[in-house]
Amino acid sequence: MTRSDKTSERLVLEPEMCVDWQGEKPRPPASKPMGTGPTIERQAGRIPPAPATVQAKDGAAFHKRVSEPDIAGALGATIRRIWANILGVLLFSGVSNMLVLAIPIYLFQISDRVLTSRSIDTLVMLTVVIVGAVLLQVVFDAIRRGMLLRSSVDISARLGAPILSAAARASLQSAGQEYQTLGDLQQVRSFLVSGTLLSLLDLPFAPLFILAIFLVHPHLGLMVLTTAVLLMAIAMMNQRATAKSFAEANRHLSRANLHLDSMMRNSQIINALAMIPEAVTIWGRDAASSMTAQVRAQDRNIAFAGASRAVRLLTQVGLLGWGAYLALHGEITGGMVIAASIIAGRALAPIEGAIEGWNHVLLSRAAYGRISALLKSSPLNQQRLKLPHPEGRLDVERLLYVPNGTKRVVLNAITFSLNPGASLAIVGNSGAGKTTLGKMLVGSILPTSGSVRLDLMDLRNWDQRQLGQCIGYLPQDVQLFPGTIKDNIARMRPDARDEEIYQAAVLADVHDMIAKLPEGYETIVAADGSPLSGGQKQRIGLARAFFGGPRLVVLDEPNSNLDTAGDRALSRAMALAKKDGITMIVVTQKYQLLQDVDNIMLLADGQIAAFGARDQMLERLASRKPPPGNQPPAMARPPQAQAPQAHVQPQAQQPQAAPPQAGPGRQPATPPAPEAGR
Ligand SMILES: Nc1ncnc2c1ncn2[C@@H]1O[C@H](COP(=O)(O)OP(=O)(O)OP(=O)(O)O)[C@@H](O)[C@H]1O
Repeated sequence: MTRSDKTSERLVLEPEMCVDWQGEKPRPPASKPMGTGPTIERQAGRIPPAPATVQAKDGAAFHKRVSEPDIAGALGATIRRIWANILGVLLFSGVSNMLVLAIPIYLFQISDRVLTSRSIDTLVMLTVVIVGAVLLQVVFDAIRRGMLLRSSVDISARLGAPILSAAARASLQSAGQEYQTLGDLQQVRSFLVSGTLLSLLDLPFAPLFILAIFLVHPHLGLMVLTTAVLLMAIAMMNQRATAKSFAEANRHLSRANLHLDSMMRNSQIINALAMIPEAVTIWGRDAASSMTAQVRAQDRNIAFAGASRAVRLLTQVGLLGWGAYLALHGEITGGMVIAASIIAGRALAPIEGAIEGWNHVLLSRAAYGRISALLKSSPLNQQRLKLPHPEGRLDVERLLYVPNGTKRVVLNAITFSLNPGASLAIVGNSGAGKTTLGKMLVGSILPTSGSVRLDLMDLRNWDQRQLGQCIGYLPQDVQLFPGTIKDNIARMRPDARDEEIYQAAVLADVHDMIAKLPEGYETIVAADGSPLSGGQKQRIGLARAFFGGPRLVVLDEPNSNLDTAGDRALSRAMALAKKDGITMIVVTQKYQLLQDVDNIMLLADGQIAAFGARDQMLERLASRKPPPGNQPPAMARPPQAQAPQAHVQPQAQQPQAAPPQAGPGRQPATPPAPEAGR
């Protein structure tokens, strides 16, 4: 059954899905040919391959290309459409501008023809023609505004998803400020429906009006031409005087928005610790700086806009005065003077409009620049070859991580390998780099140098969508999406099948816990995770990690919120995952979990201090004596445990790798790569 996104729809549990996972029914062998995408039910032949996987001729399961936003292509296609629309608008603007001439011509005809000839017929005929022209002008003006409105909706509809996708991807290497590019889209959208753009589109017709005034009288034409040049000079000075301040205002506004985002995320802690004044002050500092810069820029803008309006009005006064003088000398008629003044107003209005809205032009240009840069540089533009479903071999080679903008070496010379189905616990003191390494193993942060390979392919070269479907990850700070439990387990995929959701829940051993909730799988989870407890959230996160038959699962402190029952369920889940051949890495500070893994890595100051098989490592860790005054052991061990005490004292600055075995054809790295089998 395929799920819909209706939350009321119940998860359907088929009778044959109710397998005794404790071993009453025979389980298939853990080792399988490459690419069979082994999940428990799929191996038993009960569930057909997930729709995102297609069978290749040799039986290997290849990933089907799922719909991906065409990032750079979307920008190009949208811009072409917008330009085509703008050309259409320009055409309507041309006709509309021509029709605007109807009123001055009407005035001219009335004063110079009708009043002198006293012909009522001429007056009626002229009025009928002019009324038609005015109505047509109004209709054309409405059409061009409607076209621009549709363009603005079009740009949002076409670029929203690509921008969000590219921003999500770009946030891998930043603090997530790329998400603000969606605000830039809003800026561009509002520019498309602004009066400023209409003024700019009217601008190409200004020379025609000036020409018409030249035809009335060259003196008047020259006056208008001089004014137009003067207004353009004012526009340029305006740009120079305001650009810096507007950019500064924008920068501060972005920072204020980032603070706002973080306030929204941390609203509970802000309230609990009575931090509202501090949080508001931090936001207010940037908001105030933004407003100060904006006021500075707007003050200058207002001054320049005032100057340009004064120049235009004075020109119209001058035209009337000088026109009257010319009329007195019989060079032109009175009607021509009035018509010339009206046409001059029409010729200069777009220049003035462009000056007034220049800030809008600058902001929109900068916003478009950011949109374009984000979309064009997005790694999502590169289509990757779809590979067979991986087996889960992990090779980590000489990882170095120095976070952007810092000189701190968080991870250094990390080299190791895991065979498919092997499990590894990463232990070490707080700040040793365990979480960072875990994130790097699932590709959620990129190394400064070195590589993480899944089935020999560097994570950066995997198709991102396919990679995500082959990987399970439980972060230290589990966050659930607003929606039902089944939506969350299914990673919010609308096409997820109930069998797959149930299967992940069983594999993570959380089905019993979910079954006890009043609404079961349909329990709605809020953005803050309520009504689930911290431990329940963690267990749902575990099921989400196991959803879809991943081949590599990284669990970061998976039992930090679990009670004894939860701990036992986690152990069972790890045992099931092991039987299923999933390569598993657990970042932990707790002793119990070490019993469920094959290998242990001790991380100290971002380097591998020791690595080896579990029992050997437990002995080795137990034999280490903490130096006087040093930190207490990093492992929290249950008092009744029989296994040797594991003191983790990462004193070694030089990695002491356990028996290194470079893989076939691979150069041993420095330090030599420990390879762990099952
Ligand atoms: N983006 C970053 N910028 C600066 N420092 C960072 C960054 N990411 C990690 N670090 C630093 O790297 C160190 C290792 O962090 P990490 O979270 O990996 O430690 P950990 O071993 O998981 O600790 P814990 O057990 O407390 O979770 C920390 O000192 C942290 O401050």
